[in-house]
Amino acid sequence: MSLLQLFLGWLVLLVIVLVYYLLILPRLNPLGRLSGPPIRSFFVNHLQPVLDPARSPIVYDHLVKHYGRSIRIRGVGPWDDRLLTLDPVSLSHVLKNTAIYEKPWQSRRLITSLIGCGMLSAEGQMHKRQRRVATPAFSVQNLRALIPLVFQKGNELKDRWKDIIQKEENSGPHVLDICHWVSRATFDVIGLAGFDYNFNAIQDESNELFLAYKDMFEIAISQGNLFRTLLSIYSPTLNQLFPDKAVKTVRRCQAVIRRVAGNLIQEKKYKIEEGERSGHAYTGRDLLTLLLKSNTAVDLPPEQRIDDDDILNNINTFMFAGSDTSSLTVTWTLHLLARHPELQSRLRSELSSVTTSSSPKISDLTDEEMRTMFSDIDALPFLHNVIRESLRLIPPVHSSLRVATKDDDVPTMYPVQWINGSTSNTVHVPKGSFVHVSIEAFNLDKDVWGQDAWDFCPDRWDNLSEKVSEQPGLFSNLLTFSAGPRSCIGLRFSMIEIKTFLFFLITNFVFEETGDKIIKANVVLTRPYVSGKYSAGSRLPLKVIPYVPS
Ligand code: HEM
Repeated sequence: MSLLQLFLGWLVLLVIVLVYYLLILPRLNPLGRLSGPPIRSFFVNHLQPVLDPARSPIVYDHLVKHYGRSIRIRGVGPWDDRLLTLDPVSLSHVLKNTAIYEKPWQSRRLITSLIGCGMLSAEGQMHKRQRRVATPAFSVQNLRALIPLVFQKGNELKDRWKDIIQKEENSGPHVLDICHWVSRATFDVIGLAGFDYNFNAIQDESNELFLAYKDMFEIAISQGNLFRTLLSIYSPTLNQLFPDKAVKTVRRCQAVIRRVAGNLIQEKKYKIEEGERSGHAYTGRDLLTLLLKSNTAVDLPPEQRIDDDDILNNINTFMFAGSDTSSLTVTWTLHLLARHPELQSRLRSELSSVTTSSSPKISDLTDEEMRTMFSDIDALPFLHNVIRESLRLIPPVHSSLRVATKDDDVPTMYPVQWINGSTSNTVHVPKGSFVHVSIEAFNLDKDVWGQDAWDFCPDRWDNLSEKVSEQPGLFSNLLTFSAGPRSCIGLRFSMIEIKTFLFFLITNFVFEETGDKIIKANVVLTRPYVSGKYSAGSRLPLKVIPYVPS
């Protein structure tokens, strides 16, 4: 066969593929007949408006009013008409049926290329095995054991800020980038809680392992070259043959993580085995120790165990999924409280009612005294309302995506509108179609939460409508932590962290706005940026004034 014939053969194949994806597939997809926003050109896609938290509440409000709660939106091309659903019954169906609805391989491949195939990206039996082994580590009892270290870090952050403010020459209020500082502190917490390793990031940011994780996660959120990222998802050999700067950075970071964290795993395994041999069981309470113990438990059949690589991938996953999510919640909550000084004072009064019987100095408390103190903090009703409201209004994970692995009829609570004017009670989702799960839109739905759904009103939680209690969700009828078998495993962990940090920060400082306009952007998570200064990265400057009780 001549080169010309080969070329012509490829050309014909390309034309057939293009005709199929651009002309035939869109006509075969029943979702194309579902009502939804207009498709004015061949290249239109609706992803930008539905994914941008600066616009999405208004966009969703408009979509529901015009097209109902089961809506067709256009994804990356004419072959990608997808279902966007704000129907509670449909959402529950999609999130619970993990045998049909999986995370798309494209996003799983991207996550796996960074942190390995841990719980966030694994599917099927592999996911079930990993989740089963990790679940005991997140039990109430085990998390209680971690409270002292969270206290230690909350206290350290407070002391560090006091130091910085004291050393500052000028007498005016000190401005701190809350986003950056709280992120350093939550990294420290997850390092200690995750594998008993102190990054010491509150003090300085020079630790080798800390920098490896930070640099690698930075690549994940830097949004670099979108075209190159897409190309490498579909053709991973591109990165192997022609690594760019980002790929080289990831490789360097992964090498550090494998060496340092890999050694930590071997050390822990040795300590556990040594404890068993000597009859003095090793009592480490970090997630790594608990994972290793649960993985070797006698009642766990050998085929359900995970190997050392999976253990490391899951520690990476806890670092990735568990640090910025919690720190952004604390950051956004402080932002909301700075905008509502009266609510901030009310919260401070409530938090100040928590005292210890023995010493006023946290560092002098015993572990058990800290746990008792946390139980008191945990029981405070207004604090709980403030956190629920902040997690409702600005969920760190803006949305998620699922793909149907077989044809399915999705049930609905509200009638589905079709472009020919008919209605139905189900939506047929063909195999291979995406379902867009908008966490934020679900949390901000005015039909459910009332006309003030977009406002920060912690008191709403004392008087919820019946509609709210009909909603699915792992936590307080919110989708913030998702729902079903793939919901967040770290919910309780993050609550301990968020409540403890707010306790230390609100009882010691007053937070005020600087006058900068803060905007939300969806960069893997919903992050704050100073308007007009996007290139400076995610920041949330606030005036931080030491609080002196009167
Ligand atoms: C405010 C804090 C947090 C929020 C809002 C949050 C939210 C979420 C959401 C929405 C998901 C589902 C993602 C999806 O389906 O695409 C998820 C999954 C997950 N989260 Fe969290 N998360 C938080 C904190 C944490 C913490 C502290 C940890 C670990 C220490 C953690 C570990 C995980 C893991 C491992 C998964 C995957 C679970 C699975 O697929 O089985 N998260 N989280």
